[in-house]
Amino acid sequence: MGALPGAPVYLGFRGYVEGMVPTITLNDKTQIPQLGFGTYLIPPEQTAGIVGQALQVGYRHIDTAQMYGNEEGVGQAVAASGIPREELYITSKLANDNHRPDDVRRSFDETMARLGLERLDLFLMHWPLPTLYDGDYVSTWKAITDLIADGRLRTAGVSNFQPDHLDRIVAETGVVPAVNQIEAHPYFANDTAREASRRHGVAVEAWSPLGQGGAVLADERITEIAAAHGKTTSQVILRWHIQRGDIIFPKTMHRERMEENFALFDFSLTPQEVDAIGALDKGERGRVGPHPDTFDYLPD
Ligand SMILES: NC(=O)C1=CN([C@@H]2O[C@H](COP(=O)(O)OP(=O)(O)OC[C@H]3O[C@@H](n4cnc5c(N)ncnc54)[C@H](OP(=O)(O)O)[C@@H]3O)[C@@H](O)[C@H]2O)C=CC1
Ligand SMILES: O=C(O)C(=O)[C@@H](O)[C@H](O)C(=O)CO
Repeated sequence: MGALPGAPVYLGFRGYVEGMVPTITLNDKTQIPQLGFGTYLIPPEQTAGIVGQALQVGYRHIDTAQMYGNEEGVGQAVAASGIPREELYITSKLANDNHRPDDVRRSFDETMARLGLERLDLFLMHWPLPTLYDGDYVSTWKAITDLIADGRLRTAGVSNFQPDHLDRIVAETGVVPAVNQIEAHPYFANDTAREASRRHGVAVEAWSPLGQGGAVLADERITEIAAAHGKTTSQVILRWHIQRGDIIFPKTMHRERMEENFALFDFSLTPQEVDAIGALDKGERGRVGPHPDTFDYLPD
C-alpha cells in the first residue's frame, strides 16, 4: 500500500501506531477516524478510481452523500480495495428530496445497494430545510434514528444544523445526534453552531475544511506559520482543525494532495498559532456555502 515516505504504518481505524490518524469517540460510544476523505464534486465516473487512490494513501474514512451521485463509485472502490470492512468508516447523507419518513427508508435501502454494504457507519440528514416540508425535520430525524433498530445503520447524525434546529430535535425526540457536519474553516469558524453542538455532546465535523481551496490557502499569516514548520498552508489549516478536535475530510482529485493532506501527524501547532488562525474568522462574510436557515435546494 502507498504509505507516505517515513510515515508509520497505518493499521486501520481500530488500530493505529502512534502518530497516525486519531479516533474520536462519539456519544453512542462508537469511534470515528478524525481524518477522512471528502467526495463532493468528484464525478461519478471517476469516483471509484479517485477513492481507490485515497484508500491506497491510507484514508479509511470516506464521506459521500445521496446528492453527490457517486455512492456507487465509493462502493466499487471499497470492494476493489480488499480492505476489511471493519477497518473502514463510511458516511452517507439523506438527499433533500427524501425527507418524508417513507422516503428516508426507501432511499437508505437504495444507498446501501449503491454502496454494496451490509451496514453503514454513519447516515446524516444533509440539510434541515426549515422552509420546506412544513418545517418538519423532526419526523425526518426520527425516521433516520429508526434505521438503527434494524441493524444496518450504526450511527445517526445531522448536517448543517443551527443551534435552534439541534435544540428542537433533541427536545422533541430525546435522541441526540452523534455528529453535526457544518461548514468550518479559518475564515468561517462557525462558532455558534460549533458551540451548540458541543453543548449537546455532539461531535463536530467541519465541511470544506480548506475553504474549498480558496483564498485561505494563500493567507499571509497561515503562510508564515507553514514556513515555520516546513509544511504547506493546507497542512497547517488541516492540523488546526485536528487540534480544535473537529473531524475533517478534505477532498482532492490529485494523489499528491491526498498524500499532503494525510501527512498531519508529524507536527503540532503551538497554542498561539492555533489562536492566530482562529483570529482570521470573518464571521458570516467568510461562508463559502449556503446558509442553513434558507437553503431550500431540491435535486431535479
Ligand atoms: N454536509 C455538507 O453540506 C457538505 C459536506 N461537504 C463534505 O466535505 C468535504 C470537503 O469539502 P469540500 O467542499 O470538498 O472542500 P475542501 O475544503 O475539502 O476543498 C476542496 C478543494 O480544495 C482543493 N485542494 C484540496 N487539497 C488541496 C491542497 N493540498 N492544496 C491545494 N488545493 C487543495 C481541491 O482541489 P482538487 O480537487 O483539484 O485537488 C478542491 O478544489 C466534501 O468533499 C464533502 O464530502 C462539503 C460541502 C458541504
Ligand atoms: O457538498 C455538499 O454536501 C452540499 O450540500 C453543498 O455543496 C450543496 O449541495 C450546495 O452548495 C449546492 O449549491
